[in-house]
Amino acid sequence: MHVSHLSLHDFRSYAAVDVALQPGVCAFIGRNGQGKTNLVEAIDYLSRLASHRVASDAPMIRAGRDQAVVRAAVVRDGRTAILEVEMNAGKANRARINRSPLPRAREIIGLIRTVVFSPEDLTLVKGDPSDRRKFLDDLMILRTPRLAGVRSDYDRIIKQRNSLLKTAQKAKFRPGGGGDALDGALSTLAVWDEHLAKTGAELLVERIRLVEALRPYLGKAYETVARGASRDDADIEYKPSLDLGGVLVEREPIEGTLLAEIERRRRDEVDRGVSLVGPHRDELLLTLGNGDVRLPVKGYASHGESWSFALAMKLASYDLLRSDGDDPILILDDVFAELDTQRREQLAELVAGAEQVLVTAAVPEDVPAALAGQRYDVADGEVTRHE
Ligand SMILES: Nc1ncnc2c1ncn2[C@@H]1O[C@H](COP(=O)(O)OP(=O)(O)OP(=O)(O)O)[C@@H](O)[C@H]1O
Repeated sequence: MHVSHLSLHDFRSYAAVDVALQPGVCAFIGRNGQGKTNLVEAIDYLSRLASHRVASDAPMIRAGRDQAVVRAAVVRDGRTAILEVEMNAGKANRARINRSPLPRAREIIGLIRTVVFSPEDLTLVKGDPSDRRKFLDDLMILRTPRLAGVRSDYDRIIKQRNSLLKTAQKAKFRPGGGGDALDGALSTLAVWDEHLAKTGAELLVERIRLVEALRPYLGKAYETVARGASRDDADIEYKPSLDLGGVLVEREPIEGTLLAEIERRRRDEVDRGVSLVGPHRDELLLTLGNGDVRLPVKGYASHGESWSFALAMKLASYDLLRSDGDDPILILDDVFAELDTQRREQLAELVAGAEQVLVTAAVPEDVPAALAGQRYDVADGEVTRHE
C-alpha cells in the first residue's frame, strides 16, 4: 500500500498543507524544527490513532486551535480510499472513509499499516516493560484491529479496579477499619475481577501468539543487522507475571488461572491499593546469546548491540506484517543520523524494496544512496517537491 496524497489542517505546526506523494522513497529534507516529523507522524497517526512521539492527542492539534484534520488518499491493490481523522480537543475523535463517517473512530485503525523507525526505538530495548508491552499491543492491533477494543477495555478495567482498591485500602486502614465501606468495595470488586480475568486472558493469549509469530523473523533480522551475528543470537520471550502452570495458550484455562491468582493476592491488592495481577504487569524478555551464554539485552548489551536489537525488532514487525499479505508503509524518521555508516547502508538496502518508504533527514547527505527517490524540501510550514 502507499499514500498518494496527504492533507493536514491545523495538525501540529501546519495550518494547511497538501502534498502529493508517490510509491517508492519520499525523502523530506529540512532544517531542525521545520515540520518533517509532523508530516510522517500524521500518516502514522492515521494508521493506529496514536503517535510514536507522545501518549496523548493534545499536542497533535495546532496551538490555539481546537480541531485538527488529517486526510490521506491510500492506494491498495490499485484501489484508492480517502481516510480521514478529525481530532477534537476535549471531545471524541471522528473518522471517515470516503467521506462517510465511521460509527467509532477506532474502526479506522489498521486500514493503513505503518512501521516507524525512529531514535525513540532504543527505548524498546532500554526502557521500561511498559514500552515493550506497548510495542506488542500496537503490532497486535495493526494485525488484528478488533483487538483495539480489547486493549482499551482492559485499560478501563484496570482503572476501575484500581479506584475500587484505593477505596478498599482507605476503608481498611481507617481507625477502627473495615466496616460497610470495605465490604461494599470488595463486593463491587468481584464483578471487575471477572472482567479482568476474561479480558486479560484474551490479551495474554494474543500477546503470546504474537511473540511466537515474531520470533523467527527477529532471529533473521538480527543476523542481517548485526555484524557477524547468527540467526540464533537474538531471541524474545513473553514472560507473564504469573505462573501459567503449563496451561494451554487458550483463553479459558488462562482466565481460570488469573481468577485464582486474583483471589490469592486479594489481601496484597487491598493493602497496596492497586491491581497486582494481569497482563499489565507482564514483560517481553529480550535476550542475546551465543553458545551457552544467554543474557538479557537490557542492562547487559552494548550500545551498538542495543541499537541492532531495536532495529531488528522493527524489521521483524515489518516482515511479519508483510507475511500477512500487505506491504506496510515504512517510516524512517531521523534515523540515519543515529547510525554508523555500515548500519545506515544495511538498513537502506533492506527497506529499499518496500512499496513506500518515507524518510526524514536534516540534510540530503544523511539519506543513503540506496534510498534515492523523490525529494521534498520542508521549510517554514511549506512542503515543496524538489525538481
Ligand atoms: N501542536 C503544535 N502547534 C504548533 N506547533 C507545533 C505543535 N507541535 C509541534 N509544533 C512545532 O513543530 C515543530 C517540530 O516539527 P517537527 O518535529 O516535525 O520537526 P522536524 O523538522 O522533524 O525537526 P528535527 O529535524 O529537529 O527532528 C516545532 O517547531 C514545534 O514547536
